Amino acid sequence: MSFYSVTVLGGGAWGTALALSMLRAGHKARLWARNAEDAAAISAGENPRYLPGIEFGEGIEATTDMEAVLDRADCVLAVTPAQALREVLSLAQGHMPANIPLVLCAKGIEGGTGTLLSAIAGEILPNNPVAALSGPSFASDVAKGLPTAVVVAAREEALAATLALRFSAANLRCYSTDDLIGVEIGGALKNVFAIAAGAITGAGLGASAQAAMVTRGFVELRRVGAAFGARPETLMGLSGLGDLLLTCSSAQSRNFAYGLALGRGENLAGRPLAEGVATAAIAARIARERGIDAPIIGAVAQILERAITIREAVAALMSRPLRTEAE
Ligand SMILES: NC(=O)C1=CN([C@@H]2O[C@H](COP(=O)(O)OP(=O)(O)OC[C@H]3O[C@@H](n4cnc5c(N)ncnc54)[C@H](O)[C@@H]3O)[C@@H](O)[C@H]2O)C=CC1
Ligand SMILES: O=C(CO)COP(=O)(O)O
Repeated sequence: MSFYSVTVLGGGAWGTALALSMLRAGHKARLWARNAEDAAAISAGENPRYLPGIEFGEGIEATTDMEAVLDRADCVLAVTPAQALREVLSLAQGHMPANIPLVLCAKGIEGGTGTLLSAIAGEILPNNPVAALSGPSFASDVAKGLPTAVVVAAREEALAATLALRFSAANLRCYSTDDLIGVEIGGALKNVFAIAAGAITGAGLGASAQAAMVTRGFVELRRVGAAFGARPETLMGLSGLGDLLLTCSSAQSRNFAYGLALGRGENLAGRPLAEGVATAAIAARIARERGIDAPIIGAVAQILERAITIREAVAALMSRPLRTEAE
């Protein structure tokens, strides 16, 4: 594949790992970070704040200058937290080359408004085709060059396929799909269940409860996905089931670790980013407003709001009216 200049917006764990991936795929990688110290460290070959202990060498050109980082970019990856996307794309507005693809790599839904990230991108950068990259991929694994597979989505199938081809490298296998909404929803909602999985472990509720929650959580994920028009087979794929399996089974997931601390009754202040906290609240509201049966999402939101305890949530979930599994 020909040389490509990729700009990453976001100097955290995933932005850095994806920039490295782009280098490995043979592209030029520039990165925008809001923090000058982080930008300097990344340019020098490490990101001690977000990827401690991983030295990746020089190669990523990191800066805090939005105009310079977007100059002559062929493609932009948006890799800040979901709740910061609107702000960061607004900073990019005016500097973004027209018609180049914008690839959303955050996993979330805008709190308060319930707007999907692709819709935010469409509002702020209407002249750039939108894509999304999602799937089971811990930043530290990808940064270390460990193998995984993700999916790249765009409404235009040919764009998704082109980006997947460009982004694939020896350790990153990129599938493609035209189901943009499905990929977005899968990535956003799995975080809510990862918090639940961590909480179950932390509260000592057992491996059986864990598997039951993941299975029934996946039913809710598909229900909410269907309401947004996501295709079931997308949610059965890497951004959905794949990421759910990863983050509901490993304390390497920050969402799982957040739930673990919650379940253990530990202090939650100052913890690393857990996107599922904001997503749980907005997903619970969306489910309520649209009449979607999503009791686990609702329970996670209420636990996070401190409206109920984990034990109360479990008791309420266990005493719901019995029904067939297919309902
Ligand atoms: N870390 C991981 O393993 C993966 C993360 N993701 C997703 O990528 C997104 C970003 O996650 P990470 O990079 O891991 O988070 P992080 O916490 O490691 O880094 C977040 C970065 O965004 C910056 N940031 C935060 N608020 C900002 C704002 N208002 N304006 C500008 N920059 C801001 C921070 O300074 C930091 O550089 C999340 O949606 C996450 O779900 C997706 C796949 C893997
Ligand atoms: O989405 C991820 C891996 O696919 C990362 O999960 P956490 O944000 O929970 O660490």
